[in-house]
Amino acid sequence: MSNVPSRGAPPGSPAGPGPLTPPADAVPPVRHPDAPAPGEPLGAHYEHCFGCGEAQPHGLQLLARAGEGVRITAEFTVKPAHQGAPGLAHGGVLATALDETLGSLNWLLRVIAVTGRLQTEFVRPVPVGTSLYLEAEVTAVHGRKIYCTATGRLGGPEGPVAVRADALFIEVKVDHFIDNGRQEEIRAAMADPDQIKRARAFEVNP
Ligand SMILES: CCCCCCCCCC(=O)SCCNC(=O)CCNC(=O)[C@H](O)C(C)(C)COP(=O)(O)OP(=O)(O)OC[C@H]1O[C@@H](n2cnc3c(N)ncnc32)[C@H](O)[C@@H]1OP(=O)(O)O
Repeated sequence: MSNVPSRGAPPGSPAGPGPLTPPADAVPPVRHPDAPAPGEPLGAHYEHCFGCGEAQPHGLQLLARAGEGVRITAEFTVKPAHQGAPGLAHGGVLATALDETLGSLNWLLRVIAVTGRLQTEFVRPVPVGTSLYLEAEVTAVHGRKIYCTATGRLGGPEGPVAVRADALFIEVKVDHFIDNGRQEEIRAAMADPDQIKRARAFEVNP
């Protein structure tokens, strides 16, 4: 049996609010005053990131832009390397696109956070070559817990919804990465002035 304590209701238990429902005393999210302006591209938070890194040839190379309030839009084009079934995107790749878009919301809050929960709904198949248009927003904050939701549409903002997600991100310190990441990559990231600049944007001392 796992020694990791469960934070959700066990299977078969009566339906309750669940870990993705903000508690009654959660508060609305607050856009940081120094958040990028609406429409501004966010750029990659890490060049080797599978979701957004420009130096990751098989990754999604997802491009996110700040929206109004605590909202983000993003796009990525499904490549042959992203297939599950012939000509169709792998569900895990689509979950990655949702996760990356949801994680990018933290640029607007200026907090460092990691995914604790990600619940995905796959509504329509997504063919290779599709440009998936994603929108995400933070719905509530409770202490270190950030509740958010996202959709992905085929072809553009007016396209049919293909995927949806609800997620819970947990705020962490930069030490989360320093303590847990492989030393080789941590050392390289800390030697990179651009990476340090990105970390300073979150007012942390790498
Ligand atoms: C802005 C830059 C753009 C970034 C884009 C990145 C996109 C990609 C994002 C990712 O994919 S991140 C990688 C995937 N995620 C991880 O690797 C996280 C692995 N998990 C952990 O490291 C820890 O479990 C975690 C840091 C999430 C939580 O451990 P902690 O020891 O810090 O949490 P703690 O036990 O103190 O719990 C704090 C609160 O969160 C709650 N919580 C923590 N994990 C939870 C969980 N998994 N589900 C539900 N609730 C959770 C917990 O119940 C508690 O609630 P209360 O404050 O109300 O008591």
